[in-house]
Amino acid sequence: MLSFTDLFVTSLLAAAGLGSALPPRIGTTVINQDQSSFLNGRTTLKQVRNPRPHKAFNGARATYRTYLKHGVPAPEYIKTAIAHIDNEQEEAIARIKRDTGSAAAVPINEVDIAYVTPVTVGTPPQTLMLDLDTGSSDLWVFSSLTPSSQVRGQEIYSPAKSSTSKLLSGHTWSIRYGDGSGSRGTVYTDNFTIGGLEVESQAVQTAQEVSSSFTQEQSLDGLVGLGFSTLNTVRPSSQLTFFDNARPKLDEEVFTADLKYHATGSYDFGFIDRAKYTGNITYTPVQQSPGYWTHSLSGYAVGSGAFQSTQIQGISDTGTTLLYLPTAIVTAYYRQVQGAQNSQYYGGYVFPCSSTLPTFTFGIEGARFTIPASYINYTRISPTSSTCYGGLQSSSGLGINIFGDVALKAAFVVFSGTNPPRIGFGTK
Ligand SMILES: C[C@@H](SC(=N)N)c1ccc(Cl)cc1
Ligand SMILES: C[C@@H](SC(=N)N)c1ccc(Cl)cc1
Repeated sequence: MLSFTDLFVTSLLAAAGLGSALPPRIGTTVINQDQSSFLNGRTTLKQVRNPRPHKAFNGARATYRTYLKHGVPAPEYIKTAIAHIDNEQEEAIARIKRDTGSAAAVPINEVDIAYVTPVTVGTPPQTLMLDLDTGSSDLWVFSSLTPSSQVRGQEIYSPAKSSTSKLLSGHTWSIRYGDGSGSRGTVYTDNFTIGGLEVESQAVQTAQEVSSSFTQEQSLDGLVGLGFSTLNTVRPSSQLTFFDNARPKLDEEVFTADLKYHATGSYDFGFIDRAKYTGNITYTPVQQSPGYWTHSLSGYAVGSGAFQSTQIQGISDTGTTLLYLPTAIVTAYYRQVQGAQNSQYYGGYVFPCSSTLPTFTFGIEGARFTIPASYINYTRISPTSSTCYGGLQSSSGLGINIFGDVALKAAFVVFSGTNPPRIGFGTK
């Protein structure tokens, strides 16, 4: 159980870095625009090369056509050769762009302070529960190198027990989150799987030291950073995230987050599950520097109040618990709550637990997403207290607006690694 100080100051900082690799594009069938032109009854056809043939050249088929052209019956073996080549080409393409993955997102306590997902590392597979975090880009785990005094119930990864682990010699990492939590250590590469999707030789950062808030959180065995690889802290050479490594084999270059209030949701890789949202996904551009999923909201509304159209730039961050917005918006919200106050003592907006809270609506382009009041009545200050702490807090101390789990669990979110990247929200 995270201490209450962790609760109040859940802001996290991830160090910046640079450089991410984009996967090669697989040729797709291109329907060429008709290059022909008509001029007073005469037709001119311009020849254009099919820029990206869907399939490679099939020599046997060309030979077959030559026989036909010269009126000579083609020998039987040519026809079977055509099928052999076609099959091998189909299998090759299928093999390249076929993978997807789907895994559970389980809240680690009764107030959804963070969500963990089962992953496997190494051979034979070692299962750990990791926090998939779009606000950072280090994949690190409690390990056999973590001092036992700092391990309290977590599962650990032991590279020595994996036949496929390799030390990335001379490489170290160190990450510091804004709430004071942090960790550091060395790096191995090993097979890494989430929801059936495997990446061979994924950089797995083994903790040699973790801060107390991680030691205290026994149901969290580490993090999977799903921010842009530019944020990775491994030195001397930074490492790619699981998503960047998996992208070339994914049917679609996306992963989705379907986080739920006090319930298990899911993360999917490589596909958008139509059953998880209604209507359409509304997309908005992402600015990927310095490495967060940075985008704008198109405005907000408090309860049944009028929608205020105003661009609010921030980051969609599955690794941060609450929703942090500019003070002006937050005070407008709590003005509607009897007995609410911005408490120095408790480090944020608190109110009587019996208060009736309004909903909070945010815009993505023209679409609107409403956060139920229950999500914002976040938690009691202490189990016996009648004072409650808000799920909407001011971002003024952070220097960045953070659309954390309180907001994200009100939508189905598509993190699209296309070029340029974009983020999409669907109603659920
Ligand atoms: C993106 C998160 S850190 C994380 N999700 N691992 C963040 C960054 C900066 C501040 Cl000030 C507070 C929180
Ligand atoms: C990645 C950040 S997010 C957060 N502080 N809510 C994190 C998660 C779990 C622990 Cl125990 C410590 C820090």
